[in-house]
Amino acid sequence: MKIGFIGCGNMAGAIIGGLLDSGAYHKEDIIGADVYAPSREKTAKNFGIKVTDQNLEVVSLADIVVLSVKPQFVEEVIKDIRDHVREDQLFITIIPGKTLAWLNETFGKEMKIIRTMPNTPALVKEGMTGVCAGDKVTEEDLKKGLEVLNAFGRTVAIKEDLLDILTGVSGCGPAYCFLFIEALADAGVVGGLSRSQAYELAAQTLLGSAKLFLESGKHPGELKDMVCSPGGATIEGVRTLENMGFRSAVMEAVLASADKSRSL
Ligand SMILES: NC(=O)C1=CN([C@@H]2O[C@H](COP(=O)(O)OP(=O)(O)OC[C@H]3O[C@@H](n4cnc5c(N)ncnc54)[C@H](O)[C@@H]3O)[C@@H](O)[C@H]2O)C=CC1
Ligand SMILES: O=C(O)[C@@H]1CCC=N1
Repeated sequence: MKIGFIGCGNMAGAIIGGLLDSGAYHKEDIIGADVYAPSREKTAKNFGIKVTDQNLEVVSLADIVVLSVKPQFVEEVIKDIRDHVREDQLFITIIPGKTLAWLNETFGKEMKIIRTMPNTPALVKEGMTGVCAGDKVTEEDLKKGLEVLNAFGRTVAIKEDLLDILTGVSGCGPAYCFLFIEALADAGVVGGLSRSQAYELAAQTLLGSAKLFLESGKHPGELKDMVCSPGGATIEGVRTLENMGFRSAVMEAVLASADKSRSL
């Protein structure tokens, strides 16, 4: 089975990297197309896959076509390819804001489309992808699509009207996590740690905490309480974060991202 990417930027690169790293897909199984020469060169160099400047070449060769351009370019892409797509071809879109109804209307016919929202940890096979299958997608198609999507992380089935808020939480979430890593590490540097030590401490702390939460089945509040010794250091930090509106700031950020995603 051949997987084709129309648009070979950051997110397609993360997925391609994850797919190859999974061992389930090889470079001959993947083809990319991009209008921008530097994106083509970078993708070909990083992953050793074939990358063309012809979207139609991807359409003619791939069993599964991933639409991975920015929202403002997807209409022109679909208009370019729609007379050449095959009925049995499965499309996976990772583009926010473009609904299944809009996509089908732009194709001018009902297509097999799985609408998704992945995230960049796909590159290290720790992606989180929300998945919503269109009406024409059969059980068999969905199985094929999920095989691809599960190769680079976890998937969750989601109703289409919740994809925007999912985008705010997990699609955009890595950016917030990296800000948090930077902030933790910056504080460490203020206190005299070397930059590299501070990054390692911060990143492993996030990784370990996420793993502890996922594997323990405990409520995050309980896990937080386990760190906060009475009269100790952590609760002072928690008090400071609460005073500065940390949770509210995070919630506002996610809701702002979801609103923007809806409007794209
Ligand atoms: N970066 C991320 O963390 C995530 C991005 N997404 C979505 O994935 C899509 C791609 O995002 P990025 O990879 O970050 O953007 P990007 O800008 O890095 O990559 C998009 C690529 O599409 C190419 N392109 C533009 N017009 C084209 C056309 N007509 N035909 C072929 N290629 C064309 C561009 O040259 C570029 O290389 C967007 O819709 C974005 O919202 C979804 C989840 C996460
Ligand atoms: O910033 C964006 O619009 C895309 C959607 C999710 C992550 N990046």
